[in-house]
Amino acid sequence: ESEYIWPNAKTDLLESMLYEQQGLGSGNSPATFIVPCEKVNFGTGRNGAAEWLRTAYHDMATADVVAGTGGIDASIGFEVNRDENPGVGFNETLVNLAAFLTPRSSMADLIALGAVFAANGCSNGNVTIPFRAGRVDAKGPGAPGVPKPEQPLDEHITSFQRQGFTPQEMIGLVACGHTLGGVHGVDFPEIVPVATDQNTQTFDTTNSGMNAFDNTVAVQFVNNVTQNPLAFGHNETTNSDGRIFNSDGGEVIGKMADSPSYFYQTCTTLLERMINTVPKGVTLTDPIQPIAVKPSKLFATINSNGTMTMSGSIRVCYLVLLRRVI
Ligand code: HEM
Repeated sequence: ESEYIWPNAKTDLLESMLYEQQGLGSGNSPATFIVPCEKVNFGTGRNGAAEWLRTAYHDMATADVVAGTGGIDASIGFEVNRDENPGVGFNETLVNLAAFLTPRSSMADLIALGAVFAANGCSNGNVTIPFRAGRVDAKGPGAPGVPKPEQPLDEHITSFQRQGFTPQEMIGLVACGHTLGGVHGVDFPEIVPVATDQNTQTFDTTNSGMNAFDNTVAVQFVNNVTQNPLAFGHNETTNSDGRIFNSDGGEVIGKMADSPSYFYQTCTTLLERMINTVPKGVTLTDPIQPIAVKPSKLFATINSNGTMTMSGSIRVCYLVLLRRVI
């Protein structure tokens, strides 16, 4: 990896979004919405981090890695009215993220960053996905292809293979997604009966705060706790999580249930691959590291007496500096 030299137009703004999540400068980062988990209330029965993670998956899920088309390219913005994308979550995620859209931060990079924040902010930092920049926004919709719960297992296997994931990785990726949020009766009345409060049936019992993103979804599946509406729902046809988690005889989901660290590690690896799935011709940067010494808001004023006044801020990251000294 090459040594960082300030300034770098490609990565400086995204570096701030990634590493200035709290305090001075934090207004520049979409993290202000969802880190820590549920920082902002998105409304009854809703979880902002879950919506952002689902948005990233639905943007990626139309990828065809052999053809080199689709992936994280913000084409979801043109696809929200498709029947494979029900729910207000997609539009609202895109509206939230669009506030951070600049020539130096594409919508596609922001969607990927949203997934990084969702997993990180809701796992108490246990899932920290390296972030690379350089995704390019699509100019129109991509092919359809987001998996639906009523599809049979073999179609899901084919669909994940098109997206670049093996049948075993499919199990992992679905568990890593369905540890957050749940199914909304307003959008899926055939799965969750419409009654109260947006009618959200969460995938597991840890759905808020710092441990929302944890292996409880796997533990409760293995223990037959009938919480997950896509595993134990009254409608057999839409129990896709059940079919997927059992598709290898329960091996992967069992390992995820047995070991929190295996769960976090699997999710870090698979979600990193998910956000780095990009169309042919797009090259991502090295993972963005915190810059040790970073100037910002610099001003040079020429005074009437001919002198010059420099002002602004310099951010110093002691940990990075210390690592260099040692
Ligand atoms: C066969 C594959 C999959 C199917 C059939 C599926 C289906 C669904 C359905 C029906 C919902 C309910 C949506 C709602 O009511 O708002 C949902 C929610 C969700 N899915 Fe998936 N999903 C799949 C894979 C994935 C993957 C791979 C991820 C991410 C890695 C993911 C992330 C999520 C998240 C975070 C939610 C919760 C959204 C919220 O609470 O607002 N899903 N999924």
